[in-house]
Amino acid sequence: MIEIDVSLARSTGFRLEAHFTAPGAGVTALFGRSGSGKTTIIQLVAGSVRPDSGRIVVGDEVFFDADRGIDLPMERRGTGYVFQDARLFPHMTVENNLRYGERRARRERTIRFDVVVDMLGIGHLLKRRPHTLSGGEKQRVAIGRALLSQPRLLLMDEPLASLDEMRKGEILPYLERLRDDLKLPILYVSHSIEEVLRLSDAVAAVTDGSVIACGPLADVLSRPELLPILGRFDLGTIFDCTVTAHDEEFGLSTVAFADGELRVPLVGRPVGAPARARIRSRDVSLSLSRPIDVSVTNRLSGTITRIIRAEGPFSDVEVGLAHGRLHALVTQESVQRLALEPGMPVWAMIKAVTVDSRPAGFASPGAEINPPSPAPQSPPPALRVIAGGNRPQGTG
Ligand SMILES: Nc1ncnc2c1ncn2[C@@H]1O[C@H](COP(=O)(O)OP(=O)(O)OP(=O)(O)O)[C@@H](O)[C@H]1O
Repeated sequence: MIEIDVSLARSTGFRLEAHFTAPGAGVTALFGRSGSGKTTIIQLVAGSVRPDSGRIVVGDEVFFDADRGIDLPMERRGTGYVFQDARLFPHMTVENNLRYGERRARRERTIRFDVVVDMLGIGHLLKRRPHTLSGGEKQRVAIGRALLSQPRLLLMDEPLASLDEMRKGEILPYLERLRDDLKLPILYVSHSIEEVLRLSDAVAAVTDGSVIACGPLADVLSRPELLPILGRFDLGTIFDCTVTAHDEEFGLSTVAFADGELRVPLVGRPVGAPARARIRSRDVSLSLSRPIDVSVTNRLSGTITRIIRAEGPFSDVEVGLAHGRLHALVTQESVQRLALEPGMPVWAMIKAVTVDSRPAGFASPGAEINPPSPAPQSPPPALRVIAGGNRPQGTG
């Protein structure tokens, strides 16, 4: 468990109030807009910035406790830090950069040099100097150096931010591999919803110096409080699913989740594979009666649990399903016209035509690893199925 319960006032007038607990395993994304305070939070954990008050505890180690006068020096905290830019030593070879990380280790060596080199696919780069590497290669070396310092916790501050889309796509599978193979807790700063969806298990949403929500990814990303961060067109619900069937004739797959099944454009994953489905609130409409003559394939019945006024003419209507819940973004005019209110049974219609799939993404630990087949082209994604488990090709 990672317990962060701190306050800090900066000379610039910025105030941070971070009071949340993150799981002691997996990737927790610190997600929020630029300037919201994400980096400050990981600096506080690393020990490069000191809180005014509060406590920071990682596992059984107290990093900081203002009341007890504890402020563990940075080098004794055992955190690995990966910055936006790689910050490699330019005069050292890749191998020596990695060995430097290894020498900094203060804990028992459980993460081995050859394992890291292989996992990050950097074996062929060992004799090279940083200026001869691509941005993605540099970042992989920087990650390797951080890992070899044997951290108890890895702090990653937008490690992909300086890379173009292609390089990001290249490096993401390595991050997935690191997440799945090493079981090291990671605090991962990002303002990219795509990255968060693909990598994280839990999310702490940061806005204006406050952590406004923290919990499992699917839970946090559906909360209307995230509207200021996500914007109304990205707010949505995420379901963990299993691929249950493919229908080649119609180019559709079926994915099952706790509340039923969804028909989605062909997912490039085998039957039985895990997937994450995302339904954007803007792509859900509501009906008071069972929809019959409509083109929308995916319909789920539920009961309205709450209605929150969103920005502009919209309201966020939360629909409780048997197990989970779904959000629909509807106009306030519709809320009035249909006299929607909590407790009312409704049918949620999810526009299947805007379903999309991705060839790579979330892998649950232990999931079967298979190369994905090409994903079908489809219109902008609404229900995004992120299929699980592709592996990078190690080149080392
Ligand atoms: N050393 C500092 N002294 C004073 N104010 C600072 C300092 N570092 C950052 N700030 C301020 O603290 C606020 C939060 O900055 P922080 O870097 O934590 O945000 P962030 O969410 O990580 O943003 P980004 O995504 O742009 O990196 C900003 O208003 C910033 O100007």
